[in-house]
Amino acid sequence: MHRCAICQTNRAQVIRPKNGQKICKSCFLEVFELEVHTTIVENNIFPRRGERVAIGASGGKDSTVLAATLKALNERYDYGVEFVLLSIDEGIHGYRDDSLETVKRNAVQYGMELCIVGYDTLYGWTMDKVVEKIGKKGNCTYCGVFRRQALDRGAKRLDISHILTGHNADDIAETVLMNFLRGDLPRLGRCAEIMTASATSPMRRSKPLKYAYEKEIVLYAHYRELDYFSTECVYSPEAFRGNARSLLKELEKIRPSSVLDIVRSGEQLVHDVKSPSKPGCGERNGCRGQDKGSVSGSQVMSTEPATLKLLQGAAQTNDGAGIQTIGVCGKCGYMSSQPICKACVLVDSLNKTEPPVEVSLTGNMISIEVSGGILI
Ligand SMILES: Nc1ncnc2c1ncn2[C@@H]1O[C@H](COP(=O)(O)OP(=O)(O)OP(=O)(O)O)[C@@H](O)[C@H]1O
Repeated sequence: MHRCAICQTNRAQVIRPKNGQKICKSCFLEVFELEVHTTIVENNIFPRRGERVAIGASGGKDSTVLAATLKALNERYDYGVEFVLLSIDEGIHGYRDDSLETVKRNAVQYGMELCIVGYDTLYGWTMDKVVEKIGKKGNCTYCGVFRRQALDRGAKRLDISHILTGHNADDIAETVLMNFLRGDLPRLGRCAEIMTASATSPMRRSKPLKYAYEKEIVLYAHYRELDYFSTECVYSPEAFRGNARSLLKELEKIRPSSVLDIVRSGEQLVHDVKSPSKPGCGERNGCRGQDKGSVSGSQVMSTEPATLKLLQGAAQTNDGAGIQTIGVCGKCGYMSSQPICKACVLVDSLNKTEPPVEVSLTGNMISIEVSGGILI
């Protein structure tokens, strides 16, 4: 019998995907939580006692594990923080309606307030209707832009200025790979940051599971018998992310540390991009700082081909001096660095056009093409 490498007493039941260590179930649960706690403390994720913090809760494994872990840690280490579950209903029948039932149960299980915000009330469109109109291609772009703003709006409604998401190490490594393959260095650095704040929004976003392997998250959920929803979105995920995921899985097979190694590479690039003395991004290569803070890890959209032109750019700063300033969207009145926010640009495209409409997001640019012609 293999004894647990940590307690040296119990039978080892788990080979940790992260480092190959053979440990028992209770040491695994303990070490998993301890690592999340360490991430929180080292990054000062909860600087203020008494703060209300939103957990972006999709009902999936990551955000459910995040909520369960944070509840346990808040009790154990007394962060003095109140967590609220914030769910976005994208209006995807047979997917989000079912997962929201899970979140409703989680709210009761964890004793957390739950707020649900729907695309239909915010934008007048559900994702089902969007896909009906534009088809599946490019629908993730709409969903990502809408969700980002919906989370902000939901948090604002709750008078909260800090949102946590369940992005894990695999999500971040995938995003680093995608941005690397695209040559998008500014975004590459940013996607690896644990906390993001933007000049264009008072919201902070943090990823406490940033160093947690997806496999360990699944294991944690399994051992703690968490109630989560495990179906994939019916509107297939981005193809390019799928490729990055396959590549990451192959690399992980050869060398399990690859996931964290890639995350660390991304972090190093944040440092290089931020440091003026190091030409990390390379202005010399014509690479401008496009991602001044609006899109998080999994919301990085696939870039459709070059037929799409750059139409609206938050990177085209509105002060002409490279610094974004917050204004309000002329349509919806919500914060925006542009006269019309990205969500309203997309809603307008849906309201005005006949299909097919093709939309893509590159950096902070939205481009929309309708039947071969540029719409906006
Ligand atoms: N509909 C939603 N409502 C609230 N938060 C969401 C929603 N969708 C995604 N998020 C947040 O963004 C994170 C990353 O979302 P993503 O779509 O990549 O899902 P995921 O990696 O499968 O995570 P999960 O397992 O939590 O669904 C989630 O962990 C969650 O915190």
